[in-house]
Amino acid sequence: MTGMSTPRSTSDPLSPASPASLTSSLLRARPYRFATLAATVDNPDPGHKDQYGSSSVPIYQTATFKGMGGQYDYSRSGNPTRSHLEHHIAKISNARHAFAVTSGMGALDVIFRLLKPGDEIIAGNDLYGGSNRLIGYLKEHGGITTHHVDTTDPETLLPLLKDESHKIAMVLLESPTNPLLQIADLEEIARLTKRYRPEAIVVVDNTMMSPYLCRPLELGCDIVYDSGTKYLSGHHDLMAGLICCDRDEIAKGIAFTINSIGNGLSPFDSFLLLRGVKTLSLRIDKQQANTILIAQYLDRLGFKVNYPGLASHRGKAVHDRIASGPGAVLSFETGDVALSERIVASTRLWGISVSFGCINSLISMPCLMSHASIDPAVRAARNLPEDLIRLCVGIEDPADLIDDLEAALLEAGAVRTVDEASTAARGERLNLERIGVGRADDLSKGLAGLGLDGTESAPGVCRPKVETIMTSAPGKVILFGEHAVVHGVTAIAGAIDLRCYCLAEARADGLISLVLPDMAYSQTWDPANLPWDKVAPFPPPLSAVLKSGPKGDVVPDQELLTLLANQYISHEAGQNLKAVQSAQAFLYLYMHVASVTGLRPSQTNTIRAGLPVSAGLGSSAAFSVSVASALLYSHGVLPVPGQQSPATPHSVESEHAHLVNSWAFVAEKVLHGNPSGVDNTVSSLGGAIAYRRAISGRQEQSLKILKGFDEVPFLITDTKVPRDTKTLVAGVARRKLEEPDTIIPLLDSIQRISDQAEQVLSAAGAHSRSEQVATLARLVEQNHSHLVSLGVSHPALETVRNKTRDQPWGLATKLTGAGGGGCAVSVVPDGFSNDSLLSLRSALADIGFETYSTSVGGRGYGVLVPPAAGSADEQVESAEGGVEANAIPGRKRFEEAPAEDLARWAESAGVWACA
Ligand SMILES: Nc1ncnc2c1ncn2[C@@H]1O[C@H](COP(=O)(O)OP(=O)(O)OP(=O)(O)O)[C@@H](O)[C@H]1O
Ligand SMILES: C[C@@](O)(CCO)CC(=O)[O-]
Repeated sequence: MTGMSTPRSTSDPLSPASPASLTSSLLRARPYRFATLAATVDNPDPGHKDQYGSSSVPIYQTATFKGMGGQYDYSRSGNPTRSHLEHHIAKISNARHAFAVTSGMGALDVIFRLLKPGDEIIAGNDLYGGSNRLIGYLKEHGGITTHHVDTTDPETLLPLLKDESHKIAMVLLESPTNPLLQIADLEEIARLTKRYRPEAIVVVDNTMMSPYLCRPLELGCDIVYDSGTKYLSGHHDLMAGLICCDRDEIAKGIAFTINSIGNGLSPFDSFLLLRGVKTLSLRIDKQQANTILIAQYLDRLGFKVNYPGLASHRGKAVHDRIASGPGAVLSFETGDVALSERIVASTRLWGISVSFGCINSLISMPCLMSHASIDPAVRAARNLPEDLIRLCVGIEDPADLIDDLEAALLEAGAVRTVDEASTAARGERLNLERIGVGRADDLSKGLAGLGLDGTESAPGVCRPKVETIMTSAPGKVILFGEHAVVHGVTAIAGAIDLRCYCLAEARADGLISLVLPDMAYSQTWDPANLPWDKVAPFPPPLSAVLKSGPKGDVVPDQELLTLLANQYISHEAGQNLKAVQSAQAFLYLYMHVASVTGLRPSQTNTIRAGLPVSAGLGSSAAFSVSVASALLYSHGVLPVPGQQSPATPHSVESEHAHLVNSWAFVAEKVLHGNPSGVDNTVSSLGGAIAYRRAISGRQEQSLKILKGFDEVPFLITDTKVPRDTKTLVAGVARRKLEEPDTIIPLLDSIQRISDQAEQVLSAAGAHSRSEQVATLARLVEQNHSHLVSLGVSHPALETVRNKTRDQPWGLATKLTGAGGGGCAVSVVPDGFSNDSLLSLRSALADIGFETYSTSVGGRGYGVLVPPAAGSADEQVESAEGGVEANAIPGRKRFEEAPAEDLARWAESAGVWACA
């Protein structure tokens, strides 16, 4: 169906009339301006009257039309709602014909079908990724080749236009280009094409501008198409493509294809688009005004901003001639891919999304998203910077948009505040300066600008040995021997399938960041300013420390820890002590690993717990192990599985797990004061262990791997009563000093319990299954009563014990971990039905407790194996929508996922190699 632009009804200004009617006739003769045209929908058939006088175009939701010889018969060929839309689009585009199809790419496909095998296209080299993909398909399946040229210079088309051996049948243009916002002189290119190739069709993708800002048919082009998904509809609630042209023979070909393949826009989407387009000029005016402010803001900060609204833009003069405004899309470069990723991930108001033209502001990295389908080598050849960030600005308050962007720039380490106090006190926008960065291969130059070039104040500042690494570590359940283990008694513990995750990402600005979303904490340090002179050197040889880690008897330096807490870790209002302790543990570990490797990798570490924190399930150990392992990978101490070794292993070497464990113990000591080491050991190594700590002059450390643990199911109940392991451990130690006659016999008795448990769990086959479980249940009861005597139970834990012991369940339960609240563990015997388990869990939930039915004895620390370069995993499948949305490795998603979804998210992220 062809939409025709209709002449507006005008009175004849030359007919005799009174002076008053003459004036009014002249006024009526004036053509409507764009906003009026867009807001006013006329009937394509001026003689037709809606039977009810409907003010808005009805949705003719019908596939067929009754009767013969009527205007419509089948909606594939034509539909009244679509006709209204097409007529309206033709009117606002000043075109003779308009067609509405199901997407912008659908529009291009219809246009390409005007070509024949052997035809050649000239196209820009900064073309939308989806168009490029279709061009690739045409080449392979249609024998149609494309020559990419720099369309910012019309002269570059001349050799092809003049050379008769090329069968140039189409010139495909975008202006401004997406995403570099380069300007093609549509008028001049159309003129040159007509001169040398009058038969060739000049096609323009006008999506960035819309007919409000640019009407390429008026500039001599032959076909213009728009993705109606963007500005024309404006709300990202439909997909559509619009094609406009003046030439009848072209219109005929287009109408034929649409009717043949049936991709005309549906009645409902036509209605929605017609509704959206009425506010086109209103929206673009606001979006453009916002964009100008944001472009100026980024420009002032020193970023390379691509936007034809800036005076410095190379193509501004041409753009101002062919269009009536710079539009609402800009892109800017940061100098570093990882930095750009962090900026994108750190925004809140700006939605990470492909596409543009919506009333809401969007942010994206074209090389990871809309242009990911273009081969990286081709992207490089076409000068598409990998670090490019595209902003598609919406109608929000510009101050909010700039605030959010500014927060992201600060968080990502792209800018820093200068004289913060005085500007903040005056209530002004923060005084910022850009942190000088180089491209990845230019890091030392960028750091030199900061005085961080590795030769002056910060020796060893470097890029991490691996760009992005994700590690994880499990929590644990202690079955027997908690607290007693601190005093040299054996503890029996196993890894559970709830884990903590650490994402370490390289930065190029020389800084280090710690982000703890669970504690609403984040902070960035310049390593040059950390108190390196206070880090006591490890006793030589350092090669031994590199190989085996610090010795177990290393005691953290309290003076350094206090200094870090007081002078380097921010204690802003609302920031809790736990976060400060975690930051202390992180910095302490970072500085000590650095003191051995001599490196100070610039990175952001984001840590999330998928297990309850401070509940007795070893969250601090899981935190310590995931951080220690991430640091060992980013310092290059540990080889990344799958990179150094050709195969993709699903496990890490046990030697590596032991090395991680010895470093994690350092962090665990920072968090816990005097931990036994059982938690970090089981978290690092996984499985189930009987562990006895070393006590100088009295006993060596002993570590036995227990088999048979994983066969016994356990129920864990979290009372949600907050407690603190450090305080509870210190309390037992104090009582041991004050009341040795009471406490020491209790510890001895717990040792006997652990010995029996170890025997039952290690001598597989020596005990029948029911004997094994019955013994464990008895020992659980005994151990718990000793823990009560040690003073570490809590009324909520006793409630759990009583409830689980009640009939019909009859389970043996004890506190696990440090007690004082937190979790209890119950032994679930064979034959305990699933229904019983469910009813018990719901009874516990009724009194406010959370339960986990977990397997025990599972995997130890793990590392997400990075996809091999060029592997299928690494390739992003499509250009717009779908899979590519996952291409941002997802610090934002990682930060924001609910804790209970983290495990599923991590498992779906790829292959994990685990201890
Ligand atoms: N996701 C996390 N983000 C930041 N810090 C964490 C996280 N998980 C654990 N921690 C640190 O570990 C501390 C929790 O240690 P705590 O010993 O109190 O609990 P737990 O290790 O879960 O219990 P237990 O030692 O009895 O098994 C927190 O206070 C915090 O400092
Ligand atoms: C209470 C304790 O025994 C276990 C905490 O999970 C402390 C420790 O072993 O470090």
